[in-house]
Amino acid sequence: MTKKGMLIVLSGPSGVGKGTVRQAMVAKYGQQFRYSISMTTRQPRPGEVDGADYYFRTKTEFEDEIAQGGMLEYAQYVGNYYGTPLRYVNQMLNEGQDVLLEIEVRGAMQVRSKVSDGVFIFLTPPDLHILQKRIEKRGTDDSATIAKRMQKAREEINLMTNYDYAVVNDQVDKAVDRIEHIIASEHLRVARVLDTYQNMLGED
Ligand SMILES: Nc1nc2c(ncn2[C@@H]2O[C@H](COP(=O)(O)OP(=O)(O)O)[C@@H](O)[C@H]2O)c(=O)[nH]1
Ligand SMILES: Nc1ncnc2c1ncn2[C@@H]1O[C@H](COP(=O)(O)OP(=O)(O)O)[C@@H](O)[C@H]1O
Repeated sequence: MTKKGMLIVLSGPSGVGKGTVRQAMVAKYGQQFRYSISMTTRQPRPGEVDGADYYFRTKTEFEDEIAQGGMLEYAQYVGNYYGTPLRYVNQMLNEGQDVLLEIEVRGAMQVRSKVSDGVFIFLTPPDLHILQKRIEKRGTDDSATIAKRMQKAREEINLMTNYDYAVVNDQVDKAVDRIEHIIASEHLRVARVLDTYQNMLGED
């Protein structure tokens, strides 16, 4: 039987750099895991491609998918649905491939309650002042919205204790290295448990 792959969930507050770190992980060692492309009802941005960046769907299509049990998790974020299609994740894990999800915190909590053996990584800003600077730098929000996002970020940071690991995103390449080490040591840990189990049963 093929050993199942590992589910890696990368999450954290809005604006911390999840998308940036995920892209850097894919660029650096993307052949070692499968990135699960999310489904969303938000409009594609210039240059984004359906089926590569996201599966872009209408609200009705998304809600049909939910009704059919096709989503591992989903959440509404700034007025749109975002979610993880279940089939691809299951298929890859069953083939022994690791799967990476990059999702916001409420979705990650849903996965936590469904998948007992995933690795849950919370990306944190070095401090809240720096988080605010990053949100401002994106340039999409006015000052009232930025204040709301910061309040939401505080609430999201309170969920950190539900995770297995916290990784500081001070510099993107350092955060990527830390995550790489976490994944490698999780693999070793699982391999050790399996070895012990097989030794006990006298199998090779
Ligand atoms: N729950 C959940 N969140 C997702 C999923 N895909 C993306 N997100 C999150 O949705 C948020 C908005 O993503 P996006 O519209 O691409 O804008 P961004 O703020 O530039 O990353 C980010 O926090 C993503 O991490 C998903 O499948 N499920
Ligand atoms: N380590 C970092 N140092 C400085 N800026 C960063 C870092 N990581 C991300 N950023 C910047 O912060 C902003 C938010 O990043 P993004 O990946 O969109 O966050 P999220 O996906 O968590 O909402 C972007 O402008 C991005 O370029």
